[in-house]
Amino acid sequence: MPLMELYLDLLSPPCRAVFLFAKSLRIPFEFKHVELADGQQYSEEFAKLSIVKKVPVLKDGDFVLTESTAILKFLARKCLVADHWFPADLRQQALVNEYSSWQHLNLRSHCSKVFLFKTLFPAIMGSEVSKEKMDVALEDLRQSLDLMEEKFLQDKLFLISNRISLADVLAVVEVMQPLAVALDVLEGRPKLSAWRDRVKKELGEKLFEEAHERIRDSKGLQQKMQNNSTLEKLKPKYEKLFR
Ligand SMILES: N[C@@H](CCC(=O)N[C@@H](CS)C(=O)NCC(=O)O)C(=O)O
Repeated sequence: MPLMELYLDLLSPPCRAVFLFAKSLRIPFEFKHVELADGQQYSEEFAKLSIVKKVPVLKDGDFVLTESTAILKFLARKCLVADHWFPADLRQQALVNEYSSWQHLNLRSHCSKVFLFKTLFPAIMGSEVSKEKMDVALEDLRQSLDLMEEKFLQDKLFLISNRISLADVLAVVEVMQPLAVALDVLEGRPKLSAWRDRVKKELGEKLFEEAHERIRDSKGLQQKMQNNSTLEKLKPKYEKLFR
């Protein structure tokens, strides 16, 4: 049986979620690096795999799957991981699904925006982002973090129960992304900071650091983005987001 393939760039939070889960649970896979900053997602070869032109992508034989949440759930079922990751219990499983549906337009969207305003915005728009725009993005992010704490975490150890689940993996990589631009979004939030430390420990601290190495080099990243022909391809999409 050939190894599963995971197409990833660890700069991307959804890719890190898939990578951390697979590595932490010792799920065998072949790492296929897709360099987003070089536009490899737009290559003809990658389009044959996924016309979505985004990572992560999983390839298991002739089965191809996109979307980090679907990939994580597929891996949890296929590899028969411990139940707490994606519980069989109807209600507990529904809570993981609730979180993974919520986070796309909330925590993920808001953490990404703050990160992109500091990294891609100047390269695409030709100026630093205005304070007004940044303040709105930070306010949206504040509201998402409030909900994460009050609706999901509450007084539990993890977002769904007192055991770690896929929801925690999806969330932790998002709150790490703004660290690339020296912004710790959990500063002044002791409950969420303690939660992040617990998730890190459960996944393995060394592995966690390894997965986040790329986002720690924010200077290198900014330079790469500014000198890159891929910018022309990204422009139409991001101009809409930045307006
Ligand atoms: N909803 C998707 C999001 C995937 C996604 O947005 N991937 C980004 C990296 S974070 C990407 O590949 N972007 C390439 C592009 O837009 O050109 C998931 O959760 O997997």
